[in-house]
Amino acid sequence: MNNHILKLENIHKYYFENKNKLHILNNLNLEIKSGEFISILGKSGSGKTTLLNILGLLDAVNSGALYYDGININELNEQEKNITRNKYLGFVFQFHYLLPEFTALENVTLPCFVQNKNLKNINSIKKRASELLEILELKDRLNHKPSMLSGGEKQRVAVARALINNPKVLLADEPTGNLDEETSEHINSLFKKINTEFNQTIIVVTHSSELANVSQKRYHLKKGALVLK
Ligand SMILES: Nc1ncnc2c1ncn2[C@@H]1O[C@H](COP(=O)(O)OP(=O)(O)OP(=O)(O)O)[C@@H](O)[C@H]1O
Repeated sequence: MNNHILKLENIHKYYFENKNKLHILNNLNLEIKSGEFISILGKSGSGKTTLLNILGLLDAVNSGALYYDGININELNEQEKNITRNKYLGFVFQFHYLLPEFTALENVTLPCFVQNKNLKNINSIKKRASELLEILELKDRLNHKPSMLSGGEKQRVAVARALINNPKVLLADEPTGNLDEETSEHINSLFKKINTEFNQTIIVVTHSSELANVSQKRYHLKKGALVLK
């Protein structure tokens, strides 16, 4: 058994536009160990979101293999993929997707309600949600609704929500894309903190070299493959 939490082998992904084949990912390989924090940079249209959707089991490859903990994702049915997604992955997007009628604390607990029909442990879920919000420096914002939070605060709530089910890998797509420079710097330092203090594996796709600079390994997506910088 290898110690890679995630492995991509000879991934190809293409789209057809009219009769033209657009080869987006072209023999892409990647290995990530538990606890690593990597960033993926690349110019617009280079395939970053396509790659993240594949890593998130939201899109399929045309050929090649994707393994989580040695499990070949190609061999799973849809239900098994859903279970793997819930067990392994937390997502943060450019937009926070918080529900406006719920407080910060309630928004963070929501994934547990979706997944878990037996909510006898609601108090422990709330406790974990408030601990996460405290780590993300939102201790005094637990009962605020999204309209009462700043952009950076909303994004930090979204990060806490992504972590509530203890995902093995946190996937983030342009998490600072909507934020100003100062707010982005704060989010960058929190990603670093989550990685170093909690050994959280993180994969972030970004245009921001500042965010890439807090990661341990910076890859560039070029001509459909990843180049380590
Ligand atoms: N469903 C699709 N059908 C056809 N082409 C697609 C489809 N989805 C994405 N593409 C094309 O694939 C390429 C890569 O798109 P992708 O969104 O992955 O790029 P990106 O690097 O994330 O770009 P950006 O930084 O602008 O968000 C683009 O040229 C896009 O137009």
